[in-house]
Formats: sequence, structure tokens, C-alpha cells
Amino acid sequence: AQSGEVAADPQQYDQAYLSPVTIGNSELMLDFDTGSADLWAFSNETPASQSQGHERYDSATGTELDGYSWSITYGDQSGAGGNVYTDKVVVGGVTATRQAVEAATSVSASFSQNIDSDGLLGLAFSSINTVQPRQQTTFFDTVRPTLAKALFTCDLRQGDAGSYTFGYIDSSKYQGTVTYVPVDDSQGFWQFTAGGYSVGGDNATSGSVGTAIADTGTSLLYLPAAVTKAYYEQAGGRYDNQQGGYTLPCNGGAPDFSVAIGGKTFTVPGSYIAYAPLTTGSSTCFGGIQPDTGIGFSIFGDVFLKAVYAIFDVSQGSPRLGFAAQ
Ligand SMILES: O=C(CNCc1ccccc1)Nc1scc(-c2ccccc2)c1C(=O)NCc1ccccc1
Repeated sequence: AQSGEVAADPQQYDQAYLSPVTIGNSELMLDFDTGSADLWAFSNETPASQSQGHERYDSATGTELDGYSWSITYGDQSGAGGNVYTDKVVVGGVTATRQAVEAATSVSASFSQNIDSDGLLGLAFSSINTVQPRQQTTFFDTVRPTLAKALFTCDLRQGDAGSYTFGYIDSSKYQGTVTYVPVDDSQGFWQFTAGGYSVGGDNATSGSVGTAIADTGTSLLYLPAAVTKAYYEQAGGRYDNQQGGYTLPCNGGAPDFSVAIGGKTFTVPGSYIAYAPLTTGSSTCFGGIQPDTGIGFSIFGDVFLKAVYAIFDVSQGSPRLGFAAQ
């Protein structure tokens, strides 16, 4: 049985985390993304004008799936599309011998400009993979039958290298016990229900967060508008129309944000929520908590996930998420 571990290296402000992946003879840095289900990469088929500064997948080592294509658009209207190959993919020593690899023939500007990232490795459910005419499996679904345990884990850290493991849980990476909650995979996401919240440790706050997804590919923590408003009232933040989100003082006074999941409380330190200065040297920061208006559910992105050890587990038949304090 296979198992393995791969580093997750943070970009500036922990905007994304990148991990080394070998595809055929190419070694690329990919953004592991539990919020999408396509493994796609810059390739020899991506126009040079769009791929300056990126490592590229050389599809010559792959077997083309004739007539297959893919196309994906994310909530920020970024996106990519192209052709499909099968090739050998190795992540932390775990090998998928015939993995669908989606070679980009076109990528949007934000992908071209982020030269640290050579593509994405989707870890959501394969039901939302975009390959046509026949949907393909994620790397995790491809290797799942060969793994010691049918699960992967995520240990992201604030401003430091974290890791993903496949096939095993590393109990040295968390404290206390793991709290498991059921996952509803009907929308293809690692979707769960989050409970009550508190700001700055006071228990006065009422109401529940509700339906949420665990999404390593999204940088911030998107919460219901009412919860977000309550947070920034205590944090001395304000909604800045020009910035398109809440901002707050960078000066370290931001309160912690706590949320109950499976009856256990998990806390995001205030320092994670003073996310990044608006411009270099500014004393005003863009907030790491933003409203989930228009999305349809809350997104527990990296700002939350770097405060916990997360276990994405399908070993029990129905999928579940495990969370433990880091
Ligand atoms: O799309 C994802 C996961 N992939 C994130 C990603 C990674 C690299 C580059 C671009 C995007 N997650 C989800 S689930 C649901 C949404 C969503 C968000 C806003 C409106 C509608 C849907 C998103 C998403 O787009 N996340 C990324 C994101 C970007 C900007 C603002 C919010 C969220």
C-alpha cells in the first residue's frame, strides 16, 4: 500500500500554498485545491505569451485522450482550458500510473501573472471534474484504492512550510483529539455544517455559521454577512467599497475568531485576520474574513485551515472531515 508526504510552501501573505509534483518528466509546483477537481498545468501547448516564468508540463510523455477537453472558471472569474492526456503523476512518493493530466492551451491573466504556480491539483470530489466528453478522476480518487488508508491530510501554517499527506495521519502534527463531522458531497465539495461562533473569546455572539466547505485553494475565510459584520464591529474594521471588502488596522489588535465544529471550538488567531497591508507599508490591512454573499455557502479557506490539522477521509464509506487544533 502507498502513503506519502509533500511540502506545502506558502506564497507571500500565504495567498496560496504550492507543492512539488512530478508529471511524466516534468517537475511542477502545483496549488493543491480541495475546492476544485481538475489536475491542470501550464504546458508546451500554452502560448509563450501566457506562460513566461512558469514550468510547463511536456505532454510528449503523455498519451493524448483524443477529442477530450476541459474548461474551468473560478468564482473570481479566473480560469483555464485545454486538452487532456494520461501520464504518470508522483506526489510525495505516491504514484498514479495513468492520471488524467489537463494541459492548458489557454489561461487567464491572473494565472499567467502568478509565476510561482504552474497549475492546480484538484482534491474535491471527481463529480465536479470538468473534462468532456467523459469526466476524469482526481489524483486522490485515482490512487485511493492503493493507499494504506483512504484519506489525505492538510497541515497549512502561517508563513511557514506545511504539508499534505496521502494514506496516513501524522499524530505529531496536532494536539488533543480529532473531531470528525459528516461531509455532504452532493455539490462535489468537502461540505460540512459549522455551528456557533464567538469573537475575541466572548460567548455573547449568537447564531450559527451554517453550511461551509473546506477549501485549501481559497485564501480567505468567507462567512455569512451578519457574522462578518459582527466580527469587524469588534475588530474596528469597516467595509471599503474601493477595496471590495472589509479592512482593519494592521496593528495587532484584531480579535480572535472562534467557531464550533462537531461540538468542538476552533480558534483563528486575530493575527491571521489582519491578512495583508493594502499596499506595502500601509497600516491598514485587508481582512482575512470576508462576507460569503452570493456564494451560497461559507468557504473555510487557508485563513481557517492554517489554524487546524484537517483530515479529508473517505475510509468509512461515507466521507467525513476531521479537525484537530494544531
Ligand atoms: O474555486 C474554488 C477552489 N479553487 C480556488 C482557486 C484556486 C486558484 C485560482 C483560482 C481559484 N473554490 C470556490 S467554491 C465557490 C467559489 C466561489 C467564490 C466566489 C463566488 C462564487 C463561487 C470558489 C472560488 O472561486 N474560490 C476562489 C475565490 C476567489 C476570489 C474570491 C473568492 C473566492
